[in-house]
Parts: sequence; structure tokens; C-alpha cells
Amino acid sequence: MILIEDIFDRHGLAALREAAAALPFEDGAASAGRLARQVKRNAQAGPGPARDAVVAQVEAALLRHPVFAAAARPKAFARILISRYGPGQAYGAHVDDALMQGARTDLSFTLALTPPEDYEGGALVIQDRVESRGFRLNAGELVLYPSDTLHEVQPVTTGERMAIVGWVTSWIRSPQHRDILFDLDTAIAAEEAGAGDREQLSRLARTRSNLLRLWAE
Ligand SMILES: O=C(O)CCC(=O)C(=O)O
Ligand SMILES: [Fe+2]
Repeated sequence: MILIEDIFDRHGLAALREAAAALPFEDGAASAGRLARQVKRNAQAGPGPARDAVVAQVEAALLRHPVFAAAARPKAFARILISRYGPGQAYGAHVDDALMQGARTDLSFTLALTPPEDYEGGALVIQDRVESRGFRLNAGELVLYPSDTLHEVQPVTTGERMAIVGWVTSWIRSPQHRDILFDLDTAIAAEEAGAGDREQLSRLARTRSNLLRLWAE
């Protein structure tokens, strides 16, 4: 699981929020699997060019972000939705579909558009084998988590919670492999930033390339 705070700058975020709020919304059940539909109570932006433009903007920002790119190794976005929860709405415990529009979902993310002061409730709670962890993200903050978890959005009691939610097909299917590559990226970036030994840097870069060749699918 990883938190990223700065996918958009303040102006970018304000523009995105405005564009998202202007979209026509429909019942969120439209995109839920059979079991999830029974517990999904929200609204989401309906199809159309205006929604596509918002989604394209989000995709571009995510692909540009070095931490997102290193943590997710995105091959494709299986789906991106703009969702909204008003008072009484919630999304009960569910697991996300393994396949969406023909693509495998490896990672899920929520990018908050509404600041937490503007609504009550609405925490995204992700279950772990040992404990559950709740997130009430700041506007512009993103949480990236494995798609195989059980998770829920607790009922919003006042105000309105708007977010971008999406699913990533990763080049690297195994979380363990992604973690190793993430560490290598961090080490290489640190070496590059310092007065790094060129030979060590080349060796690390070669190892990263070769692991990618072994593991990418
Ligand atoms: O809104 C969120 O934070 C997550 C929503 C969710 O779990 C889903 O749409 O599958
Ligand atoms: Fe979900």
C-alpha cells in the first residue's frame, strides 16, 4: 500500500474537481459485478467525451508521476471511474473484479477530490489479515492498494465525497517482484542524485533491466 500526496498541483486539482463536478452522474451499480452490486450505493460519471477528457487527464498525471510509475509499473488502466457519495451512500465490503473490460486488475487506487472537512464518514477501509486500515484522504491524495483486498467505503453521513477510482494492470504481476523493483528504483535514483560511482550505477541499472525482462508480462 502506498500514499502519494502530489499527483496534481493546487491549480490542476481545482480544475479537475470542477470538471468532475460538472459531469452527468448515474447510478454506480452500472459498473459493479454481481456481488458488489448488492452493496454499492453511490453515483458515478456516465460515459461521454467530457468524462473521457477527465479520465485522460488523470491517466497522464499518473503516468508522469515517478512514485506512481515505480510502485505500480502500469501497463494499462483497466478502468477509471469518477464516483460520488452523498449522505446515506456507501460501498459495503467487496473485492474488486479480477477482470475489467478484458484486463487483469492488479492494483486499485482512490484519488480524493473532496477535502475531508467537507463531508463526514466515507472512510475507505481496507482489510488486512490482521487489522483494517481506514483512509480519509486529503484532496489530491492517492492511495494505491492491491486489488485482491476486501475493502469498503463507509457511509457518508453529511456532505459529499467525490473521488477518482481506478484499476491498474501492472507489467509486474507479483507484488513481491514489484517491491524488489521499487527498492532498486529508489537505490538507482539515490545513486544518480549523489556523486554516484558510474560503474555501480550501470550494474544496478542492468540488474533492474534484466529483472524487468524476467518478470514483465
Ligand atoms: O471510493 C473509494 O475510495 C473506493 C471505491 C471502491 O472500492 C470501488 O469503486 O470499487
Ligand atoms: Fe472497490
